Amino acid sequence: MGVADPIRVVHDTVGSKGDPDVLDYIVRSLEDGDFDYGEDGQEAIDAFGEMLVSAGCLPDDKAAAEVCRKLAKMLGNPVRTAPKDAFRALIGGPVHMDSMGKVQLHFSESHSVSHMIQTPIGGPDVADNIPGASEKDLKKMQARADKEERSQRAALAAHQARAAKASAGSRPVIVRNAGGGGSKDLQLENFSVSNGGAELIEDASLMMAHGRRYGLVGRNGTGKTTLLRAMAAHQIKGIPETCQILHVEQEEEAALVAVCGKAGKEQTDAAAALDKPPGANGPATTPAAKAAAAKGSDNAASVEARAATRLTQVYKRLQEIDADGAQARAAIILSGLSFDPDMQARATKTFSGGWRMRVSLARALFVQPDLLLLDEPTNHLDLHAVLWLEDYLVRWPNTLLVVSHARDFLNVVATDVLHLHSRKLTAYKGNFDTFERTATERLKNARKHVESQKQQREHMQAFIDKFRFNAKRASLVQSRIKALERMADVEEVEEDPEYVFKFPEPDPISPPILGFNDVDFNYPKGPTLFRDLNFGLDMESRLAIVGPNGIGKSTLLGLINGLLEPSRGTVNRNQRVRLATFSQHHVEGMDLALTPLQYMLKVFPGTNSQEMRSHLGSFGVSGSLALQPMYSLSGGQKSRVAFAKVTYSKPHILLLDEPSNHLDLDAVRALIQGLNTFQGGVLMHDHVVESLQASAGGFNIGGYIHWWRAPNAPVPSPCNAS
Ligand SMILES: Nc1ncnc2c1ncn2[C@@H]1O[C@H](COP(=O)(O)OP(=O)(O)OP(=O)(O)O)[C@@H](O)[C@H]1O
Ligand SMILES: Nc1ncnc2c1ncn2[C@@H]1O[C@H](COP(=O)(O)OP(=O)(O)OP(=O)(O)O)[C@@H](O)[C@H]1O
Repeated sequence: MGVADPIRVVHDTVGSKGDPDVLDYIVRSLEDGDFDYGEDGQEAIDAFGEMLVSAGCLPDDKAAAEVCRKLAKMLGNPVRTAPKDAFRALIGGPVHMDSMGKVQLHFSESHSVSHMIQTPIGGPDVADNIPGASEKDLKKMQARADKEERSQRAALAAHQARAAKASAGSRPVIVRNAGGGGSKDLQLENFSVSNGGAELIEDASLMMAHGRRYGLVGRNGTGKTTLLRAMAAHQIKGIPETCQILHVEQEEEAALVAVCGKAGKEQTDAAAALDKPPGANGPATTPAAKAAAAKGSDNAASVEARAATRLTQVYKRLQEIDADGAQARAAIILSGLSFDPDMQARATKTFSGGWRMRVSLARALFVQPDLLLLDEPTNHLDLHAVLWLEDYLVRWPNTLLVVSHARDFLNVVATDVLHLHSRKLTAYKGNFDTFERTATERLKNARKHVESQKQQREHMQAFIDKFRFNAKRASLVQSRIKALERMADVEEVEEDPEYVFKFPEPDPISPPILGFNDVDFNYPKGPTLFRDLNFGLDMESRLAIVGPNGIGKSTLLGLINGLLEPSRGTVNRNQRVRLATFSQHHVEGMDLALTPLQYMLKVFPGTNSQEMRSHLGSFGVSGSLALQPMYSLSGGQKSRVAFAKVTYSKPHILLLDEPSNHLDLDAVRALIQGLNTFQGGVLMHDHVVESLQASAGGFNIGGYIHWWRAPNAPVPSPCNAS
């Protein structure tokens, strides 16, 4: 009798709803042959149960346990599969390991391939310390590392499935709340929020008054996004089911239809009907009507009558839903967010990440939910769009909760600020500046209070110690002891750790570094983006690009780093120069299943995990954060990993495209300080560059692209981009 085939058994047992990545992971785990199912399948339940439920393959833990037991029964005796090709080839081949935890497995001559062992999660140091490991040990480690990586990929798939499910659950229902009566204020009481075992908010209470606009602020990774997700999923007690909530998400429909939703679709139907007016009001134009008319049959009359009825229905429905108004309102929102008429008709999937976010934002504004949740909406927006959004939100009729690190935006939009700090949520009336003043004052008072109580305690204790054995003072000592006992414990002020962004010092290099000479550029069949562009970059450069979306900022970075060639003129680059680009959409290039440490070791093979941990630490990715899968990191935490990546090669010139997106205000300050002490050149595009320059130097304006440089640096050739 043949051995049961794990692929078939797993697919048959789990059923058709299985996420392919999760199923693949389970099959591969079972194919390894040494999988221990445990008594009554318990090990299988522990290994796969939660994953099957969270990925939406099975409805609950009970069903998952049943499936795992079935798998144990059907595949329980060790499944023997043929060894994988790589292992077949390995037998007898020499093995060596470098000092960095990277193992080169040299296969037999005919299979001269090298394979890298991924450092296992949480245990990179183990891999560093095995220079004397036997071939068998290495084989085992290889198997374990492979298994670990599969498990990480399955965890990522499960996470993505959960996120998709949560976001589907928060889709808007374009029907106003039935009944309408009752207060629309939200009273959220005694709620806690955690994520992946990390307690982010403890025992918070919050009153959100209808019509107020709350800015949610706090350091990166404190749990702001997690709170928004929990609210959107109605997981926080105190949000009634009837409360319509919407948070920004990505869509893949045409932009205008995505914004208009049902109203837009019905109008499209009407437009189609109008293009083909039915016979009752004019000549038959549809092929069926024409054919029927030509025949003069009864059919023609019935086709036209049906079309006329349909058109009347569509018009009636359009009046009911005010589709003209809907379309016009959608167009206003889209053009406010800088979508030109061509872009308004394009499918959302053809937009880049930043623009897709705008489609979601536009849709949220259009739907006008009772509670609108926005997560860093100004990222990727140019100044014009930010100003428009501020203006729109100031007139927002319902309740708004917006996470943002943008001070100016919050000053205009927020009527209240919620501060998430030390797992506590504190509400402040007023805008960001008022919050900052009040919070700084409160912090100062809290520190003073802790200090004065500490001194009081020390004082009393000193008195007690001094006169403990003095009979004359016995009653005084007793009363001090009692007073000391009665003194309430004052909570220590939890200070935020200092952030430091440390950019490594580049190797010396002789000028010239990089020069643009009479450069023109246009994409094939596109307009000229630059004409006669002349400027240079050197180790002292501190340049900023400011300009509206689509003016050509990313294109310019492409010309500098050599990804694009000028249409005319030359770009001269020093052969030895190392350029590093921090991209606006850096997350798109990351392997989110890996931990920051694994990712860095993979991008820079041959490096040592200790050294890499220290480099990650220069950007605040330290401790357990470096060993957490990257999909579980917050936006700001992922940005720091991206900074660590682009700076590891000690670049001479940093090209930074919107580096402050996602970073909290303290981190932005640390970034600017880091850049000021950086020994190489910097070219930066950031929509908050005006506020950044306050801490970083002067500012020169010149046309569409404004060049900004540090006070003592030589002035660059004038930029005459048009
Ligand atoms: N599996 C896990 N183990 C440990 N911590 C986790 C896990 N999953 C998520 N976290 C932590 O939960 C927090 C979630 O952060 P969240 O995205 O809500 O923060 P945020 O305040 O929105 O940050 P940002 O300002 O950077 O956007 C992060 O600190 C993250 O590291
Ligand atoms: N590969 C391409 N082919 C043709 N046109 C392109 C290409 N890439 C960009 N463009 C167009 O060139 C112009 C400049 O684009 P670029 O991405 O450089 O602008 P940007 O100023 O960086 O925009 P944003 O502020 O949105 O990042 C835009 O009109 C864009 O649509």
